[in-house]
Parts: sequence; structure tokens; C-alpha cells
Amino acid sequence: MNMGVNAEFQVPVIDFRTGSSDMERGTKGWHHLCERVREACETYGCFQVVYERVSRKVRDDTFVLLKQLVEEVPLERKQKNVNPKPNHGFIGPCSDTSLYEGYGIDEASNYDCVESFAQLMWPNGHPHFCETIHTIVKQMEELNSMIWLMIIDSYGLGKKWESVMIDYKMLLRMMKYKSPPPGWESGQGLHSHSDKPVSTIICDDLVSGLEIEVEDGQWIKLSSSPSSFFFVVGDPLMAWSNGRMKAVNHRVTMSGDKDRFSIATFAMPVEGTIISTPKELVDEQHPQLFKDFNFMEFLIFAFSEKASFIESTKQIHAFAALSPPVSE
Ligand SMILES: O=C(O)CCC(=O)C(=O)O
Ligand SMILES: [Fe+2]
Repeated sequence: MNMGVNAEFQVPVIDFRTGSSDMERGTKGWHHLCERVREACETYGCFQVVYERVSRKVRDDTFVLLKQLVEEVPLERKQKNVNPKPNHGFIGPCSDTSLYEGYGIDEASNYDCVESFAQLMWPNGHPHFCETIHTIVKQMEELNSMIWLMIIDSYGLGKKWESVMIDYKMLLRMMKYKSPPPGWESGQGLHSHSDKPVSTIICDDLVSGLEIEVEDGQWIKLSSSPSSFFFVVGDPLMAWSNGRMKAVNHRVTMSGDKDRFSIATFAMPVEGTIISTPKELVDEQHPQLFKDFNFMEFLIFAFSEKASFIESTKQIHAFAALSPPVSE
């Protein structure tokens, strides 16, 4: 098994050009984009999307503010960022050798939720933080909805999109990965996993570190650009697509002397949402692989003691696989 990082591969880069007729639903260009999105999600489980609706200024300000949060706010305030839902709150560097530090804001496209977080970190308030973070999350949410619509159209489900589109909220995580200590060639920033939310959009400060597994043991490092984001397929989207899309195994590996900052918005279905494969995606050749399941129950399972013994990408199978698969 080759554990090396292969730099020759690159995931597809798909340009959502602002103002182009390709972005108008129903045009030929739109259908072409839908195909490319579907192919990327099926082959790699992720792609890079160029999206200029998020301005350079908002993006730059976001990382300045994130650095301010990491560097200036005392630990006891950071620790107030708690949430009973798994992986929704502050995760500090849990040991001297841990490179990771992360903060969570649930329902971050709601201004009040960003403000409550800011109030805990800066008791005198921080309107610039609230406005900037709220803006970028709203724009990333729009991008996510557009990609979902493309996925739905790419499978010919456009006419019934209202019944397949699920209601969701955006969980924001803001992250810092320290560069490895002197003498280390590289260090683990985040262990390998597939995402438990339906899908994820990642925006980074151009310090690379994110890697995906393309074949067993073959990892590729992804490098972004000032106007690009990574869209990542999560386990529930893979299950919804009846296994067509790939919930890609990914991790963060740090090298060099620069810290990495990133933010990720996770699409979290609202309480009570049932993930169910549309019947159009089930036939003789594609028997149904997963039963309908409650998203929140899956999330809780994935963070349980029992699931900690199961490889991340296999957890969804342990939780919801139909065996044998059922053809309609
Ligand atoms: O920070 C990154 O680039 C990746 C984060 C990630 O994969 C996650 O939080 O699930
Ligand atoms: Fe992830």
C-alpha cells in the first residue's frame, strides 16, 4: 500500500461564472454544469468550485477575524462555545501535540446565532465579526443550495425537486491547524474521515493541508485559489444517491511553517428529517442499498462509542445498509 501523497492528480475545477447564462436553470450550459458536478461527485466525492459571488474582501476579512478569535480570546471564553450536538462546539488543542483547534456556530446563516457566539467571545460585542461571518455563511449557503439543485437536475429529478430537496441549516466550523513543530516533517491536523452532514463546503486561507483518498492508500493534496471552495459529498448524500456518489475519505496533514485556517459550512438537515433514496434512483441494475433513516439518529450513532470502532466511511453502512439490497 502506498501511503504517499500523489501530487499529479487534481479534482475537477468547475467555474460557476457570475452573470453567465450557464447559471440559468434550464439552459444548455446549466445542464452541462450539472453533468460535470454529478461526474465529480460520483468519481471523486468532491470538486473545486470557482465562485466569485463571495468577494475577496469578505473572504480576507473572515480569516483576519478568525485569527483574532484564535489569538486574542482567552481559553475560558472559548470554552463557553458548547453545544449538546456532536462536533458542534469548541474543540481545543486537546494535547501539546494536537495541531487542531475548532469553533462551531449552529444555524450560522441566522444573524442572531452568530451574534450569540460573538457575545460569548467578546462580551462587549463585535459587529464586524457578526456581519462578516453572517455574510460569508449566507453566500456559502446559496452556493450549497445551487449545487444541490444541480445534483437533483443531473439525475432528472428537477420536476419533483421540492419533494427531494431537504430542509437544512448551516453549521459553521472555523478551524486553525498549527504548522508542525520543528523537527517534524509533517503532522496530522485532522484524522481521516468521511463527512456525516449531507454535504460540506470548505473555504481556506490558501495554506494547503486538505487531502482526499482517491484509491486505497493513495492520497492527493488539494490546493485552492482565492475564489474557490471545495464541495464535499457526505455520507447521507451518498446514501440518498443510492451509492452513486462517493462520500470521500479525507484528512488534513500539515507541513511547512505556516498555520492553516479554514472554515467549513455543513448542511445539517432540520430535526426529524428522514433521508430517503428517490425511487427514480432504484431499478434492477441499481437495487436500493440503504433504508430510510433519521438524520439526527445517524449523527448521534456516528459519534457514539460503538461507532468509534468502525471506520468512518463504513459507519453509514453499519447504520443504514439494507442487506441484501432491494430492487423495486
Ligand atoms: O479544514 C479542512 O480543510 C477540512 C475540515 C473537515 O474536513 C471537516 O471539518 O470535516
Ligand atoms: Fe470533513
